[in-house]
Amino acid sequence: MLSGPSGVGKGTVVAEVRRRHPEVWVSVSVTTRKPRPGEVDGEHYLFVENDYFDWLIAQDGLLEWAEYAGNRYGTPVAPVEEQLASGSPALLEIELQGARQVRDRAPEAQLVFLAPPSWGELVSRLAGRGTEAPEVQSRRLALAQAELDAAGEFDVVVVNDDVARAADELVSLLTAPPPAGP
Ligand SMILES: Nc1ncnc2c1ncn2[C@@H]1O[C@H](COP(=O)(O)OP(=O)(O)OP(=O)(O)O)[C@@H](O)[C@H]1O
Ligand SMILES: Nc1nc2c(ncn2[C@@H]2O[C@H](COP(=O)(O)O)[C@@H](O)[C@H]2O)c(=O)[nH]1
Repeated sequence: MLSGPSGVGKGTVVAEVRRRHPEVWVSVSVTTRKPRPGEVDGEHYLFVENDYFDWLIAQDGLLEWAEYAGNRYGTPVAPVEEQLASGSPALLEIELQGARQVRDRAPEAQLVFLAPPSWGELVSRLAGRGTEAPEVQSRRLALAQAELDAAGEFDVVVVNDDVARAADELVSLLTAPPPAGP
């Protein structure tokens, strides 16, 4: 499971992992956020209305979910269970509250935190992406501060100073054997 502040490059690193290793399975989240230009329903997210999100929660259809910067995001549980039952790992790209829920529900999950090389670089990546208005960027950066403070809760911290190197590190974590038991 990959987490980290908005704009650190989670989506970019996961896309690089998939470019090199198309066999890596990545969960497609549901969200009540509106699509950005270029985002494809069913590929980047399942874009849903609030009522449908409520219904998914009521059905216990989400492994975890959270409200983040005014929208809701969640991981559909059935595809993840199916993937894990096949014996292969599932990669989830989610924010901090969801990561904590996954840790409580599946303590064996590996929690990876993607960190920026510096605060200034994070600010400039989020602004440079150009997908959020300045007030939304500020809202996300306020949350980013708390997310960076929580990096110590994760099993591994990967610094995204270089996309190719960070993708390599993520792939080796995905393919690493589980630690030996007691
Ligand atoms: N290692 C890097 N060096 C320089 N720029 C990068 C790097 N990784 C990502 N970026 C750029 O930073 C911006 C944010 O990346 P991305 O959208 O992948 O972040 P994210 O963590 O998925 O954000 P969010 O949580 O908001 O969806 C993009 O413009 C991307 O091209
Ligand atoms: N708890 C969850 N967080 C998720 C999920 N899918 C994505 N995310 C995280 O939300 C923020 C904002 O995403 P954006 O696409 O609007 O920039 C980011 O940190 C994502 O990683 C999810 O299923 N659950």
